[in-house]
Amino acid sequence: THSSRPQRLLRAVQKGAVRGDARSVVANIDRFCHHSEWAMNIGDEKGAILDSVVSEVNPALALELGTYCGYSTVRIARLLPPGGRLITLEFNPEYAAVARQVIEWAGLEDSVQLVEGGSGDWIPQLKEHFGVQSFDFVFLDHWKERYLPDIHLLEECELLRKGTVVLADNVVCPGAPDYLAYVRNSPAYQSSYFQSHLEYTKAVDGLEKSVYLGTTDA
Ligand SMILES: O=C(c1ccccc1)c1ccc(O)c(O)c1[N+](=O)[O-]
Ligand SMILES: [Mg+2]
Repeated sequence: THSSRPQRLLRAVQKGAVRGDARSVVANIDRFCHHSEWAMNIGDEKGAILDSVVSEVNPALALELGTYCGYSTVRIARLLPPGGRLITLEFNPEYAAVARQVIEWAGLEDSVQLVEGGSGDWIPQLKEHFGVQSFDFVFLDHWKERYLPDIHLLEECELLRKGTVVLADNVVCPGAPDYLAYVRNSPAYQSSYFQSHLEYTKAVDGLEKSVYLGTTDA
């Protein structure tokens, strides 16, 4: 039986990274993806933009949609303030199993809650299950056609507050055109674009940062 790409990525972390050292976990995944196999982590170039936005927001409570192998989970969690928490949702059980081990290798399991299941099912349950009021920071990196329905769901469930920062990966490649049109035209968001490249390639891609301004009704 052959291993999967996420399992080979995990083995590269366990072989090359220092336990408890989040920076070395990130560096070893990037090395694996640059030199062995491409994988759909946000990567080093867009990851630096993610880091700067997370550091600026300094979120006490963050949400990530689309964990995959836990690369951006580790990048975000290592920058949280003391007591800060990150909830990350992953639909694919095999990805979730690998991500748990990557997050543990980085020593960040105490500040990360990985939830297995679909974002459409779980977003309406976050308040009652995790005692969440609203998120300070949201990172969208799951199936691109879920970006728009899930931002609407987050609004409807009142999980965003005035000033919540929503950062979306891959708005150019593979692309999320309906999501982009929404956040760029809605009066409820102040949106800005950070041009970059698709992870580990020369293809153009970018991140969209959208600050939620709240609704107009009283
Ligand atoms: O959709 C893909 C994709 C499509 C086709 C083949 C491989 C990946 C993808 C590509 C780059 C990403 O950063 C990313 O987050 C994703 N994704 O699946 O969420
Ligand atoms: Mg992505």
